[in-house]
Amino acid sequence: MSFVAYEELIKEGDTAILSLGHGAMVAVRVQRGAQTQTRHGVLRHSVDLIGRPFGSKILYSTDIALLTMMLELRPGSVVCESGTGSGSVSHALIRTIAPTGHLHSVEFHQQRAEKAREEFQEHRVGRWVTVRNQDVCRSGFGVSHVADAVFLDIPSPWEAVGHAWDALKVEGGRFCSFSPCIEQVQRTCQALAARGFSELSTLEVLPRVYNVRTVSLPAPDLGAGPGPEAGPDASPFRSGTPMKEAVGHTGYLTFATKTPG
Ligand SMILES: C[S@@+](CC[C@H](N)C(=O)[O-])C[C@H]1O[C@@H](n2cnc3c(N)ncnc32)[C@H](O)[C@@H]1O
Repeated sequence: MSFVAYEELIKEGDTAILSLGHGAMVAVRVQRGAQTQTRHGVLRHSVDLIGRPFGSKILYSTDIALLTMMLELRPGSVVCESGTGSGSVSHALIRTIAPTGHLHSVEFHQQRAEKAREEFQEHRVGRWVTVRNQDVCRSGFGVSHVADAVFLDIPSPWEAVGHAWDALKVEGGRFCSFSPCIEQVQRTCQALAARGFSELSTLEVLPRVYNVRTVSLPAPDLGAGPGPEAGPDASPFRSGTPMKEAVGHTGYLTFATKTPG
């Protein structure tokens, strides 16, 4: 990596700055197969960093866990997603829907689509995923009425809501869109309601971490002489207090249901 030239995508050997919250930044040397532990969870360089644009926000496993549950995914589910990006969410989706389901993943950036295809083969999950290199807002997912669920992680999800409806099974299915800004959420909800989706809800995952420790407090001196619990023998106890710093906002997850009608 040259520190005077600009590059769009993170690659092996680069130095990436991880912004972990207010005042918490870490420089890491990006290496295929390496992992970096953060207080928000582990970052796998091959999946979470390499191939992603500098400035990306990482979708944490807590968000992925929520969307997997709320999309009601299980082995055998057929899912449509866009964009593929680094393939991080795709890997999680594939692990859930294998061995009988399928993922249709759409990415309009040619190099990213090719890289994702290569990595799916390398990680031996290629049989469960079809990557299409096209604009989901203009051309949709390349399939109609096959999906149990649709997941959008693109800047203008409202432009793909109609295609999401068409990709979902005639008998219905679930929709989710990930957006960092509330204005994107508002536009997406308007498009969802206009297209006939129901059960709209937007969730934000903010895990609360507790600091658990054993404490031993001195008995209070109330001036009435030693009480039954006073003195150095007061037994220690476990205390849990919320950490002062909360985990930062990654984005809003907007869910909706297509119901046959
Ligand atoms: C935030 S990233 C997706 C991250 C992905 N969920 C992951 O796990 O890495 C957004 C991706 O969507 C792609 N994208 C944006 N607009 C698109 C569109 N209209 N059609 C297809 N892909 C699009 C971008 O090229 C980019 O790779």
